[in-house]
Amino acid sequence: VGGDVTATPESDDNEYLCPVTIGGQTLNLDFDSGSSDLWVFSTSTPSSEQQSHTIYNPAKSSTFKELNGFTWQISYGDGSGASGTVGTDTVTVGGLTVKNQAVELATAVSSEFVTDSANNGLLGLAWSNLNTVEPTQQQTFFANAGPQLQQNVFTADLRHDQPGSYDFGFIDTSKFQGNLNYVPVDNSQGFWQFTVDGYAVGDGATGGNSFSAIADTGTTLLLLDDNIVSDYYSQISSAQNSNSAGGFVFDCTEDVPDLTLQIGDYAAVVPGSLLNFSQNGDGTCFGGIQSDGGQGFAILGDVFLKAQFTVFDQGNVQLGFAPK
Ligand SMILES: CC[C@H](C)[C@H](NC(=O)[C@@H](NC[C@H](O)[C@@H](N)CC(C)C)C(C)C)C(=O)N[C@@H](Cc1ccccc1)C(=O)OC
Repeated sequence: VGGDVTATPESDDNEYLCPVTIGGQTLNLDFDSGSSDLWVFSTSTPSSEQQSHTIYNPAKSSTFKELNGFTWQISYGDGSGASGTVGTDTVTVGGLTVKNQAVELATAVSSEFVTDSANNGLLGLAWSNLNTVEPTQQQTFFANAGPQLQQNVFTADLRHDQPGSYDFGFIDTSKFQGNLNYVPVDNSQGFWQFTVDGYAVGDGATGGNSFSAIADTGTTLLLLDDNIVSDYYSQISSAQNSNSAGGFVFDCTEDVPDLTLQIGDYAAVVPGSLLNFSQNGDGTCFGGIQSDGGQGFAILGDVFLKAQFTVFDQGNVQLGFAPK
């Protein structure tokens, strides 16, 4: 048994949305390997915050069950957040069904979510020890689906400005080139966390110290240690760290170097074309590489994941990467 679902990018590849059916109602959700709550806009969300979102109505589901007194509250690295109540329902993703999945109903969402009308909630794909439900922590959709999967994995094939896919329970070898390169995962903090052994800018030599990183499908950019960020942008003559733009920008006419992250024996190349992330409208462009804010691990978000086929292996607690 498995599932295959299309991941459609918002403008500027800001995030990727996938159709999820909950109690017979289909909503587009943001699949997030950086958190572990499945939450949705619902009839419990204040109407002023519902705006043009698709909402889930538990009253219309014959399989919804309230978890009385259960609550959740989550805050994300970008400062956004949400909170609410909890129930269970039947959740289907790309043909893969989990019964009695914890579904978290938002009774409050931060402004970032209110204004992002394409995003009707999140489906967390990190490890369940990060789930925020109280008094009893809940399992993720992927954790619940694990026992019924042919292979206890999901894969991410995110694309620039075109639909990609998430597959659950199998590895589609037509989606990547060569062999998969596996690296062990430390899931003690609940993330898909692993070690990067070095980096190279452009066709320069691989150097630097090894560092910790997480694979996060819910983060847009590639967030790295300040020293690496400075080293990278020192190769782009017009690059500057702009407060108004919120990070490093450079002239759009510049030739932007690749970045290679050495992961074990695997050299993960992020092409310069993906590192010129978006136009600011004034002739400058916003970089796909930005600071990780000094939080102790790098965040390999969609800018990185667009350049790799990635296997999130729950059974063997490892990540696999291959070029596409
Ligand atoms: C359960 C909380 C989840 C796991 C939350 N996860 C995250 O914030 C990670 N993923 C972030 C999400 O992918 C986010 N970008 C989704 C969008 C739609 C809002 C970051 C760290 C890469 C977290 O760590 N939140 C921190 C807040 C934080 C994190 C990073 C920096 C600063 C502050 C917290 O509250 O931890 C208890």
